[in-house]
Amino acid sequence: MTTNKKELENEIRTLKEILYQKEKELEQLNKVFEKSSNLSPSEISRYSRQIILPSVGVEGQLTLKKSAVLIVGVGGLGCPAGQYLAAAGIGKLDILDSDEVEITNLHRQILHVERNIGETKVKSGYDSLKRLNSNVEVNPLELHANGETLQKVFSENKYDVVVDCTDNVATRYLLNDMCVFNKVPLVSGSALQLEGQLTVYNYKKGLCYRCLFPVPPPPQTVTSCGEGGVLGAIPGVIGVLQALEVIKILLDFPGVLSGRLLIFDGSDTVFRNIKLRQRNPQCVVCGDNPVITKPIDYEQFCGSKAADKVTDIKILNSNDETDVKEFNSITKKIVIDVRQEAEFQMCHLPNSINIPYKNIVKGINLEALNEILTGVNDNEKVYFLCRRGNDSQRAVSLLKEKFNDSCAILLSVAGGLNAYKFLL
Ligand SMILES: Nc1ncnc2c1ncn2[C@@H]1O[C@H](COP(=O)(O)OP(=O)(O)OP(=O)(O)O)[C@@H](O)[C@H]1O
Ligand SMILES: [Zn+2]
Repeated sequence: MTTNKKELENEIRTLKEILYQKEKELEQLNKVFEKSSNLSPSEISRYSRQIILPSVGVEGQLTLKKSAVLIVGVGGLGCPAGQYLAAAGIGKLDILDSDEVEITNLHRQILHVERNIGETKVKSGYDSLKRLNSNVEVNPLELHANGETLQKVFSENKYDVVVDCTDNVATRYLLNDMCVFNKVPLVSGSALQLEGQLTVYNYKKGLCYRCLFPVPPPPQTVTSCGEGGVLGAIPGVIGVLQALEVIKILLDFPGVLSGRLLIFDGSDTVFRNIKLRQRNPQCVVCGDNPVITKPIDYEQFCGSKAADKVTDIKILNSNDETDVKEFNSITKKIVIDVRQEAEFQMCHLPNSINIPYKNIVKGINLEALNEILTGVNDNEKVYFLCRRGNDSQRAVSLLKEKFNDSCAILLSVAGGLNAYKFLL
């Protein structure tokens, strides 16, 4: 039974790969036959509802058909942005991402569906976008964007607009600089929890990202969707607005969101516009005498990785940690789960007690914790657990300092619940 399932899964994977290759072949053939600079009757009909807008017309639609757009990040923002751009009839849409589809992506990354889990995001995005509009040339670029890879991409392609749909500061600086070097407008979006932001950089002598943020924020002040959470419809709103700004730029509309920042507060459904500063003549990249004229090491500059995936830390020595095997072998034990309340509610170990790390840091609501730590013998063990084993280390380190080592034996469970689940 298991073998049959495995065989079938492998067969489906192979067939999908063949289908993908054939579609790419067909696309190349279509390119040869469809090099017409006019709109076909079926295209006229397909885009008729936007062609009848006086500000678009046949000419505008043709402009869209001749345009090339690069979307970086095929996640929460890139999926809706890509959908509306493909549907609108952009001629060439390059989609770049290095990640694979995970189940936690599906509530917001709407180009990807259940059967795409485990596939690369660009492959899954390619399939969805081609299904939506086969006229569009979609190029999946499966790579991690850094100075080197992007220089190659920009040297081989000419883009009219770049859309920043990524989730980390290092990549934002990278995309900004590449767009300044190549004189391409950058439509930048972000979304977290119930709030989203949007603006356009490097457009018609407008400011760039570095004019606004000459120095990166301290890494510890940046929250990711994985940590802070996000309601799926929020990146949906911002991604669609990014597509709108791209179309406005391509069609040379007057109201492009340059020099302004749009802030969307989803909890009250309020849109606000904040006026931004003008281009800074002293800006190191877009100023009158730029000092940066080629990509730098953005991870070093920002002090953080060009990805928002949480990396494992190691701040305790091995005496203060226990591995999940040993942890599991002890039947009667005190377990403090330091994840946030909502994460604890989603799942937790029986008899574990939830005392969020953020409360330990702030020193609030710690009555239960103090009671436990002062009520047990000095040689008794108290286990601290979290999702990955990072916050549990931080909690143990903080509490050891606070109690000056004169309480129970505090142990962090290495690898956290992520590692524990592999024992089951
Ligand atoms: N330097 C980069 N090169 C390529 N892709 C990038 C880079 N930086 C970010 N991305 C991509 O941008 C996308 C951002 O989307 P989003 O934050 O919605 O997804 P996610 O990282 O999968 O989500 P989660 O934070 O829930 O794991 C991701 O798919 C990520 O792989
Ligand atoms: Zn600048």
